Amino acid sequence: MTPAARVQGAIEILEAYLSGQSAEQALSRWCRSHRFAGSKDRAALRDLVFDALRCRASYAWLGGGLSARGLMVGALRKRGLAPEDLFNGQTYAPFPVTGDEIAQFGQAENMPDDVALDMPGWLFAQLQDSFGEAALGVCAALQQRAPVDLRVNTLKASVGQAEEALYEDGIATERVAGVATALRVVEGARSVVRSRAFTDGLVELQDAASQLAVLRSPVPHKGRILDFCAGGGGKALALAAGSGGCIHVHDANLKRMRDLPDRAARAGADLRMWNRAEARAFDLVFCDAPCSGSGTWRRSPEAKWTLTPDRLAEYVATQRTVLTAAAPLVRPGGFLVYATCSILTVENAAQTAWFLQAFPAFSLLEASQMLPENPGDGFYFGILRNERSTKG
Ligand SMILES: C[S@@+](CC[C@H](N)C(=O)[O-])C[C@H]1O[C@@H](n2cnc3c(N)ncnc32)[C@H](O)[C@@H]1O
Repeated sequence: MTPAARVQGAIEILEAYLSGQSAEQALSRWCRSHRFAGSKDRAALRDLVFDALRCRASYAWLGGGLSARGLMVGALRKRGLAPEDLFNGQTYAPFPVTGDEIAQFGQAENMPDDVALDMPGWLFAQLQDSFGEAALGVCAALQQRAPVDLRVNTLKASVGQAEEALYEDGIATERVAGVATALRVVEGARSVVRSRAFTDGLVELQDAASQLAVLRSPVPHKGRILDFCAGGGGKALALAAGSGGCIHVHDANLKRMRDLPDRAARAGADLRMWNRAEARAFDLVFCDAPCSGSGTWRRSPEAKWTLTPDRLAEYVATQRTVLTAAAPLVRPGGFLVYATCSILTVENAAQTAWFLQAFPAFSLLEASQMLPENPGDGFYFGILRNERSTKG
């Protein structure tokens, strides 16, 4: 496909997205009905579409409105390119921009900050309250593509062995400073899931910030550990590698854990469903709570535009439900780790503060708000200890 034909393809996919399909659905339907698009074309289309979702507001501003054509015109104008070079009406290319469209183009110098940074206004205000000037860098980071990070499964391989195995399959990686288990893919990302290193369980796909949260958690060797919001099991598998023993798993939604047996088998990890009837408390309860996902909006940019204040309030309420249920499961002297992949204070530091008031037996040992790009997605964790005495 020519560059202009790819832009036309992206317009058609974005039209489907704007009429209600998810971007993934729109992309895969388009590719199924356009078999001539090869793997490089599909990758290029994905990049065009997801860049447009990350930069939806600024592209729409520059391109004259929130339409599929407007987004693609805006994408070109943002890169300093003349839209008419690709919107030229040639075979498979978009038809030329009209005078009416040009009249709607916004100018970069008049763009409000929240539009320029592609952050809904109400969230931009919250980020500014939390991070001051640094909020600009946070929003700018969320406009970029995310890297592909891998966690070396130390139950099966050393970091060096995993690097070598990946390299044999054409995947080049670099280490991530400060995150001992993390490898960042610099070449061959699309081959990862077919590689021997992946199918043999030497590596898992996991962002570096998630890995760091587990590495910094007090994971006792072969201790009694519960992953209370296990979902697809990313943290449970990392906890298993850290502890070398069994990890009990739980999730309010059983279906979210359906891939866990296969993933555990591949990783050589011992995961067991938690039996609620069993009264014994845990050394560590890890709560990777449901959240806005705002730290991961580079990967799932649609969510940036669909989050509402009401939905955020629902997440906050669910997080308190999770914490309230998890706290009594921690043995005296044991730990509770509260984690989210969010950058919003209301879901993070404010929730930890609420928890400390509601459960005064706990103290906060460490809290960390990681921001996008440092070292990976935005991610928060708070490490809390149950100070109740075993004698008491
Ligand atoms: C952020 S996801 C977990 C991701 C998972 N830990 C991983 O690393 O792949 C949050 C999970 O919490 C679960 N959840 C929601 N409400 C819950 C509750 N009240 N108790 C336990 N789990 C809950 C959701 O079903 C969801 O799977």
